Amino acid sequence: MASTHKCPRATREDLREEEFLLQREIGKLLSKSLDQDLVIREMLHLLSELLGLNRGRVVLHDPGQGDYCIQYAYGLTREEVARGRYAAGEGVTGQVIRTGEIAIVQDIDEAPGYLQRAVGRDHLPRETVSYIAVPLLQEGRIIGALGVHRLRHRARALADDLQILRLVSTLVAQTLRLNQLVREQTARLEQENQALRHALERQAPGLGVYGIVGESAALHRVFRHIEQVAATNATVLLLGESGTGKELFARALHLMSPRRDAPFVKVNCGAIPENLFESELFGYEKGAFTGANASRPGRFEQASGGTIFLDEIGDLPLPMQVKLLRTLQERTVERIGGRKEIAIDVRIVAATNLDLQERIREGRFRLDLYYRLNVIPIHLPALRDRREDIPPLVRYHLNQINQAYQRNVNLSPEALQRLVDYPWPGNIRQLRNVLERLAVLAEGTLIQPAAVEQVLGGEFRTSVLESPEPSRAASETVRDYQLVQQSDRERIERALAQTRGNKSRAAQLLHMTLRQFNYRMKLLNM
Ligand SMILES: Nc1ncnc2c1ncn2[C@@H]1O[C@H](COP(=O)(O)OP(=O)(O)OP(=O)(O)O)[C@@H](O)[C@H]1O
Repeated sequence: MASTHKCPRATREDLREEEFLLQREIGKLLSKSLDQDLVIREMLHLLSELLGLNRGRVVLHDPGQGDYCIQYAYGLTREEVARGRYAAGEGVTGQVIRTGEIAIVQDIDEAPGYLQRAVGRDHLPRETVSYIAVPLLQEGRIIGALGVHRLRHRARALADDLQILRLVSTLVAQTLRLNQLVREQTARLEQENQALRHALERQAPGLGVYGIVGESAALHRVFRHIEQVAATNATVLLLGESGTGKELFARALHLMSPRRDAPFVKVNCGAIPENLFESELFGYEKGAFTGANASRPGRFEQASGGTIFLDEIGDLPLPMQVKLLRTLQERTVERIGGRKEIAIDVRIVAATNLDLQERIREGRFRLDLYYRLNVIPIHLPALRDRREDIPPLVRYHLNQINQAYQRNVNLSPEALQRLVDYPWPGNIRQLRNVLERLAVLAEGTLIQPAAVEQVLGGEFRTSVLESPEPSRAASETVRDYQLVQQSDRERIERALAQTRGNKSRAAQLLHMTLRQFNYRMKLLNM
């Protein structure tokens, strides 16, 4: 026979089931969220809904007031929560916080220590109401208490409720601790982040920030000029020999401009075959020509909102110059096979290493296009005209090369001097190639002048400085410097000679894998 105090078998299983359900729900809750407000409130809710442990409250230290207050509650009104303040040792909750011992008040009407402060008696059921408070512990330290109301005469055994409350109090304390750690770590990272940002901002308007290295007044002048025009939409024409950093400055200009978050699109006007130029730049509609299976936007449209960099503009074929001029004048493009004009919002930056005025005299460049492009011309000085930039450039590039090749080579002061004295017809690109060769070929870690001379001896040698027409000679020398690399056989032979027959190093020198290198040799019957 079942009595009011002993529960029947089926009911006991139901009670166990409720407990399991509570544990499963809390487990799900913890795996879903780290948000302590949500997790703790929901735990108090589950205690009430599933186990009848009602009006749960989490009492924690209030750093503002110095005592303890209810910080999370379920089933309490706002006023009741506000009334729930206790000094350590005050009332039942205060005692739990002082001693760290669990308190069980069997009947709140009979316990003189129970304050009835937060919830008045008339808001509770008429039956005998118990109050249980368990301490919240973090690494042995008492940080607060978890308290609940419970009807004294009910099916669930008090011991079972106590066990559940111990478990939930551990989880509450753990959730609070985790949140505190995350807050501390986030604050530390934010602080570090801010310190780094400040350090970056304090750096002189940094050439280095854009990968531009140099200390010469000439380079600083160019940089300041770029900075000045970056905020505007004016077309910029970058002029200078090959390898002087035109592309680097074009990218810096884009990054300094309000368009920095939109695309930077580079078009190498010298490398696109004439018959593809129009579709590449202006795009095409589906069916515009055989093979146009889908519409495609051109480079101008791709650069929308950003910057288009027209590199090697001097090499643009004349018919294309006309089309480009129209786009620049009208600020619209028309896709091949398209019927409508598409307005474009792009910043134009063009560059060339050719003497455009000479090309105009020769009838190879249109004067009207020149005027459109030459709004803000910026000249990049040749490396031989700013030799003081050579040592920092060597440091910067050698450092990068060492990292890329996993080497640790350096130059002796005399070796560096040889590099400073060299005329550098191929400018910084050539300097970088020479440094790469030196690093790959180096026997020890300190490169000596003899090694520099050997590598420079293999470079194309025309003394630009001896030429009666420096600017023209400079650009021609540059072209020769590029031509030297054309023949594969010659390059392979030279690389092998330089590495004294070491194929792996020769392949490295030519940026090839050993397999590619061997394959080329085989093709050339070498
Ligand atoms: N001031 C600089 N500081 C560091 N590296 C530089 C600097 N100027 C150029 N370089 C490096 O030199 C190489 C050539 O630069 P870039 O391609 O910008 O030259 P360019 O003038 O556009 O050449 P080209 O006319 O042949 O296209 C790149 O590797 C670039 O990073």
